[in-house]
Amino acid sequence: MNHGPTTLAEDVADSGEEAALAVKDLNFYYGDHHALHDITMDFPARQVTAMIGPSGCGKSTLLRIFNRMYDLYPGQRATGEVMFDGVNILENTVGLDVLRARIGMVFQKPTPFPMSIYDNIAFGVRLHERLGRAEMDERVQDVLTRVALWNEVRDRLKAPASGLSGGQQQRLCIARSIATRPEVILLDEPTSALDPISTARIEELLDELKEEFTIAIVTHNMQQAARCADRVAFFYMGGLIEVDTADRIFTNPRQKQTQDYITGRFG
Ligand SMILES: Nc1ncnc2c1ncn2[C@@H]1O[C@H](COP(=O)(O)OP(=O)(O)OP(=O)(O)O)[C@@H](O)[C@H]1O
Repeated sequence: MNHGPTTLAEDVADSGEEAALAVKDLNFYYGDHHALHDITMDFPARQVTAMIGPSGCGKSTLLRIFNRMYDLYPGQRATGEVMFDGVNILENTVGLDVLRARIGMVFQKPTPFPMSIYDNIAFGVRLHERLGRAEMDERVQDVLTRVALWNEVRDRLKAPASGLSGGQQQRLCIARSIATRPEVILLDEPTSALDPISTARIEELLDELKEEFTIAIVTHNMQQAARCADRVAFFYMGGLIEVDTADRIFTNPRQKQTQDYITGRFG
C-alpha cells in the first residue's frame, strides 16, 4: 500500500469509480458563520450530480468553492480538501484563471458578456489558447452546435448577445463554459429564470454534455433532479445528509430527513 500523497488515479482505484472531484472533510466559513460542516463526497466523472435541499442549506456555497469564488472575499475561508486531478484546489497552487477554465460555472441568471455572440465564446478561449482565425471560427461553431444554438445564431454572430432570448442566452453561457474544454461544469439553478421549453432544452443538453463533462448542478426543482441527475446529494443546515443514486434518493432514501424533504413534509 502506498502511503505517499494520493493522486486522483489512486482514489479512483480505491472507489472503483472515477471521481472528477473528491471532497473530504470540507468546512466553509463566512466570517464567523460556519456554513458547511465536514462535507465528504465524490463527484463521479461524466455523471450529473444534483445538489438539493432547503434554502440556505449550503448548496450554492459548495458549488462556488469548486472554482474558488470565495477568493474575492476576505473573511470567507474553506478548510479540508477538494481533490481535482491530483491537486487540492483549496490550496492556492492552482491559478484561478486555469482553475476556472477547467471548472466552468453557469449562473442562475444568464450572464452573457456585453459583446457579440461570437466574442462571448472567443473571449475566454483567447485567454488560454492561441488559435488562428479559422480554428477559432471552428471552435465557436462547434460549441454553439453542441448547445443547439448554431442554427439560430449563425447569421448574426456579430450581433450583441444581449439581443438573444433568456433561454438562448443561457445556452450561450453554457457554450462559453465548454469552449475552454473544461473537465467539470458547475450550474447554479441554471433554469430557474427560464420558461418550460427552454428548461427542457437545457435538461436535454445536460444529458448530452455528460458524455464528455462532469456536471454538478444545484436545483430547487426536484423533478429536474429526478430527470437529469445520476446522483443526488441532499443537504440540510450546512450538512450533507446523504448522497446516492437519483433512483435511490427518490424512491427509497436511507435518511428520514431526505424522505421528508422529497415528499414535501419538511417542517
Ligand atoms: N455572502 C455571505 N455572507 C454571509 N453568509 C452567507 C453568505 N452567502 C450565504 N451565506 C449563508 O450561508 C448559508 C448557505 O447559503 P447558500 O447560499 O449556500 O444556501 P443555498 O442552499 O444555496 O440556498 P438557496 O437555495 O436559497 O440559494 C446560509 O445560511 C446563508 O445565509
